[in-house]
Amino acid sequence: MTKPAPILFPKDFLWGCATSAYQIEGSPLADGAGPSVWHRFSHTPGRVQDGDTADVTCDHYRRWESDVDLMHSLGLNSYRFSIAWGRVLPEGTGRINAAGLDFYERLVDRLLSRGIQPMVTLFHWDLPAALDDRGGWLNRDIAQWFAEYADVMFRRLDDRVNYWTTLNEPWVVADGGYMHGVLAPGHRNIFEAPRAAHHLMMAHGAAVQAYRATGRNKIGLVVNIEPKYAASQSDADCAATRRAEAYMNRQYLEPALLGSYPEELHEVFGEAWPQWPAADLRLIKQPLDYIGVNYYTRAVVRSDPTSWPLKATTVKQKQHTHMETGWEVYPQGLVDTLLWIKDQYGNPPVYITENGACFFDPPQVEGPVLEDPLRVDYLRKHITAVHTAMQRGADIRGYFAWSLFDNFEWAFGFSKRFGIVHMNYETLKRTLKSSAHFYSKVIASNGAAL
Ligand SMILES: N#[N+]C[C@@H]1[C@@H](O)[C@H](O)[C@@H](O)[C@@H]2O[C@H]12
Repeated sequence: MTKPAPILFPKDFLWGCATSAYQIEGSPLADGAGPSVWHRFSHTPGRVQDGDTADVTCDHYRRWESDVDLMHSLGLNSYRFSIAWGRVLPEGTGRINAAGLDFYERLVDRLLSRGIQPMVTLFHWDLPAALDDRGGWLNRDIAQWFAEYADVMFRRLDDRVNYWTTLNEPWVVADGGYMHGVLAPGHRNIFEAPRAAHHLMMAHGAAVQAYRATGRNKIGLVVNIEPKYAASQSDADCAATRRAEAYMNRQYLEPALLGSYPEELHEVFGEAWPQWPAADLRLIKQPLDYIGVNYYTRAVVRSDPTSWPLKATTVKQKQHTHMETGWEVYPQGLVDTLLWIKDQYGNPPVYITENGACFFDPPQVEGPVLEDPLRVDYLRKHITAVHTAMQRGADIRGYFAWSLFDNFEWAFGFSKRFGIVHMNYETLKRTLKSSAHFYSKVIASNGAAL
């Protein structure tokens, strides 16, 4: 029997890891930085599991040089990270904090010196608290505040950063921060959620517009996509699935790519859904160089009239492995997602900007490597899924594992470990897991090691 041909990715395929500022840096107020809504939220009793905060977390703000060397040792050719807006503009607008800008400039220069392409996210949830005091994502002016901040970063770093991202997962900010109140800034208001979502997208559009005035490289939007599968073919379950898909997967992609919102959102939000001015949608729909897709899992959906606001709920799939977050391991969902984007939105260039899993990693035992076979299996199956979608015509340009390190997992605190490198939060010792060695071999062989 002939062996299957080895999986091979294009020679210019980006292989990276992803992180975010608040989750790995620590020192949130160092060197003139202004606090973020996440600094406030994590210091509010009861908001984060075990009372954890990211005051130290991975201490990347002080260990960035050796961390870049670790990335280089793994063979990464790219690294996705975010800028803490409040380090650069402590009040969110106006005064620039030179020390904050310098930190990110030094990080970019070291990455480039190690042959690692930076992919820079401008907003990964850590809004300056000073802007939240002015209404934050509920204030339409935030589109210009964000464009002003973005322009500062473009002018400083566009000569070295080839890949920019405006927002990371706007759905999580609107749903977690304004609809359900489980993430910063902790609001629970169905009238606020669509406005925050819309203003996030207006900010995205304003930043892309600002970039086109001076930028010479690529800029995109990162969305989380969780494909929805109807639990049955009943009208009720199919309608519930369409609502869930519109609310999470289309509410951000479609204004950005098509300049319109899915009709189902009127039903989801009811009287809370505003009539948006056409000029807003024209601002949001700016030409993009790529879409970043964060994929973790899927959802099987059934109708549930008691569920708010979607009247839909997910059905646990007991036949598959689940992560510590309760998410099903379902690599076929990544194939389906990538082909859905290809077919529905004209096959835009796509980067898998986050993909990874949190399993119970055994307490750290002394030794060069920590065994994490479930994560190795997850990465193998999902990177293979990316290749399958590419063979079927999807235009995928890169893959970023979430995450380089175990880190501060938002409201879960440090209880969930997504890293391919283990973090000992007492000693801050970094220990490679077997998933790091596996991923390193996949990169070195450009996929053949899968
Ligand atoms: N939960 N979880 C893991 C991961 C989170 O740590 C990232 O910050 C988000 O961009 C996205 O939600 C995914």
